[in-house]
Amino acid sequence: MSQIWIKNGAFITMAAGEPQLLTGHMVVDQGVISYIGEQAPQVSEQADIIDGKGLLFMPGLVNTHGHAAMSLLRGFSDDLNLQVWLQEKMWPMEAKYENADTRAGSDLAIAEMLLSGTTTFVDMYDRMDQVAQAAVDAGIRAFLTRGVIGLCSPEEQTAKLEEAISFAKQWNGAGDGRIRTMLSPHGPYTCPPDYIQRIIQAAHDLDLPLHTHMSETKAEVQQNIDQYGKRPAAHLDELGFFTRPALLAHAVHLTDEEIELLARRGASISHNPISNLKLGSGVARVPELLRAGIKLSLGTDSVASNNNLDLFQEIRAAALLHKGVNGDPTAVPAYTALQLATSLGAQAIWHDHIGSLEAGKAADFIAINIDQPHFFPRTDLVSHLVYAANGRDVQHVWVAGKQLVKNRELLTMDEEKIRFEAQAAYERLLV
Ligand SMILES: N[C@@H](CCSC[C@H]1O[C@@H](n2cnc3c(=O)[nH]cnc32)[C@H](O)[C@@H]1O)C(=O)O
Ligand SMILES: [Zn+2]
Repeated sequence: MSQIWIKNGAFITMAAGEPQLLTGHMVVDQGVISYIGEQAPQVSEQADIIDGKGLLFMPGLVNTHGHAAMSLLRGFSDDLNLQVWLQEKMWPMEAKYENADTRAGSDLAIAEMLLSGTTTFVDMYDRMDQVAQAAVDAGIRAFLTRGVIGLCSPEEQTAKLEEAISFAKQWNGAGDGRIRTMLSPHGPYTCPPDYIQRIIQAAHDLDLPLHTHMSETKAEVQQNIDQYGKRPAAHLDELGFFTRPALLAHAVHLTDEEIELLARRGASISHNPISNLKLGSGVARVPELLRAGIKLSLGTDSVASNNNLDLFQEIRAAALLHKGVNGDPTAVPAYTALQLATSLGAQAIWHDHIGSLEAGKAADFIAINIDQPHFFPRTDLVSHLVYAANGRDVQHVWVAGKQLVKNRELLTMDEEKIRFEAQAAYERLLV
């Protein structure tokens, strides 16, 4: 793994500025991109040479919101709204989870993500040491947080927060720096204000970012108004939430004033179009968010509300959905959709060392097999990636210079065992 030479490939760099497509070479040294360009490079005799013919190389995809272990609940409960789905279906099943279930669901999710080109994922759940160990063992990059629901006794609140803090401390920087951590109240509707304030204080003490679900449904916004006399963004702002780097999942129902406030505070948003559609939550105001300069990114949310982790489908949904609801085919251009899943996604989670193919960046990249009918003719490869591709087109995957998928097979995970364990875990949960 010391040196890799990608020879004669096509590259979409996703570097800032105009779309940059080049035919040429890339060199990776010790997990970091050291060269990308048209000229053939000088490499060491031991370099691992990858023939780039028929492949399109791009940065690995960044999934900025999800709950990996919920992969065990794929197809378990569809076609319900968020409150019913959560309270009557998800939470009772999650209450039965034990460590082995969380591990089995996380492995299933990571396998699916790697095979469809995701190299970094954000995850909010509990039993997070299981998720973190699964990520370390697989070699994927992950930004992890023990989400806490505060609808419980003060003793339980404290115990959960202490668990979240010790997880965040213990795992930040693990896996040679591929694991990073943050803190998370699950949402303003599941955490009382004083609890949210304690979490914010802990984030200050540990110098960590914050992640939460916000304004996913109209009902949640109305409940916030009824309970606290204000909408969720102002509520969180008054509690001091945006004094930390903050990532908001969903942010579907926002007023102009809230968009302006979030832009001013520098908040990041994870847009989850498919989950929002499936739960009937609504459609986020993405064109307005982009115009306001908010750090926007894409997430799948969990498989239980998606029902897969193929970020190419999320890219396509983001590109199509806002054209439809706004009656404007320019609403989210193809290249913007691709940026949301790569360079902008990395920025939204403050991971400045990933998200583009440039010298000095971590070598998190994927190779797409473009010698297939749906990538012809060669009119516009950006267009093909957004409107014609899917996760099964991913041929190879590298994270930090280590190859994790080769010819669509996992190198660090035993796929057959993972499928078996996931099925067994699901059957245990049904009892
Ligand atoms: N079980 C923990 C909380 C874990 S955070 C992750 C939680 O988010 C829930 N979740 C998953 N998707 C969504 C969503 O789209 N909106 C809100 N909550 C969600 C999920 O079911 C899980 O309970 C506790 O009691 O403190
Ligand atoms: Zn979620």
